[in-house]
Amino acid sequence: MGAETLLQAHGLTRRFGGLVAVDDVSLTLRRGQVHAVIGPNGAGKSTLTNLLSGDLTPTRGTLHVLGHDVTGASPEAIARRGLARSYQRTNIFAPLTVWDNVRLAAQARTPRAWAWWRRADQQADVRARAERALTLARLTARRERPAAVLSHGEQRQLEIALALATEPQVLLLDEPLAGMGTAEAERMVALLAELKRDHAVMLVEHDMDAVFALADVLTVMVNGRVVASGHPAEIRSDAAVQAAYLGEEG
Ligand SMILES: Nc1ncnc2c1ncn2[C@@H]1O[C@H](COP(=O)(O)OP(=O)(O)OP(=O)(O)O)[C@@H](O)[C@H]1O
Repeated sequence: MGAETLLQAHGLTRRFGGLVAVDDVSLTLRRGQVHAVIGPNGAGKSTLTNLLSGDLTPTRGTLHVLGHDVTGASPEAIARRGLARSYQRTNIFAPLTVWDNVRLAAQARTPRAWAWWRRADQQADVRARAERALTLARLTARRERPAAVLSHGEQRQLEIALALATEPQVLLLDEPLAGMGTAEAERMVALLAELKRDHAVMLVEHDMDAVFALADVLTVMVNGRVVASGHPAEIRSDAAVQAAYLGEEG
């Protein structure tokens, strides 16, 4: 214990018709920790992420962010409490420079509110937030490049910069290493290790090397349910988990 609880989910459940995609999931995210969520395709990881971000409302269960009850709240309301997420599907506006992308994200909780950006340019605090996000995501050397010409790995870094631009305390990262080569993945792991110092991070990721390098807490989901949760070393040696999932990864 000791680490500050920033997000608390209790008994979250989400049905799609007859299918229970997330079934009675409870989970705690603490500052200074990476909480990795793994599981085979269709386990409910994306649905869980959507429940925590407010993109989906739970059928049952409760959600608290920084002590506030945000059960059923909109994504914008949850973001205002200090939560940001990255998306598997890119949020980047390709023709704009890296800097303009981050600045746009910094001026609003909703990156699509383009109309405000000229006014936002006047605002020193917006610039400061954007600078900080750019630095944290290690993209300062790329600031004037159009986002479209960044490497795949850099575009994933930019997605994280967009999330950081709102100065969140809770970060939900959906497969940040997807499609990366070894060198890019190593850079991303180093970046995430740094980010966890000040944030509570939930990491949904299929790359098991990254998961075991980063996770302080590991939750395994199968068919919408948590089948194991705890210290990664304990989970790794859990026979039921190996049978259900890790064995498949070789
Ligand atoms: N909007 C939806 N409507 C109906 N069923 C859905 C919807 N979203 C997800 N599902 C179903 O819920 C279950 C969990 O899906 P989810 O995408 O959360 O799994 P996942 O663990 O993220 O999988 P992956 O690793 O492939 O991303 C699946 O059976 C999926 O088909």
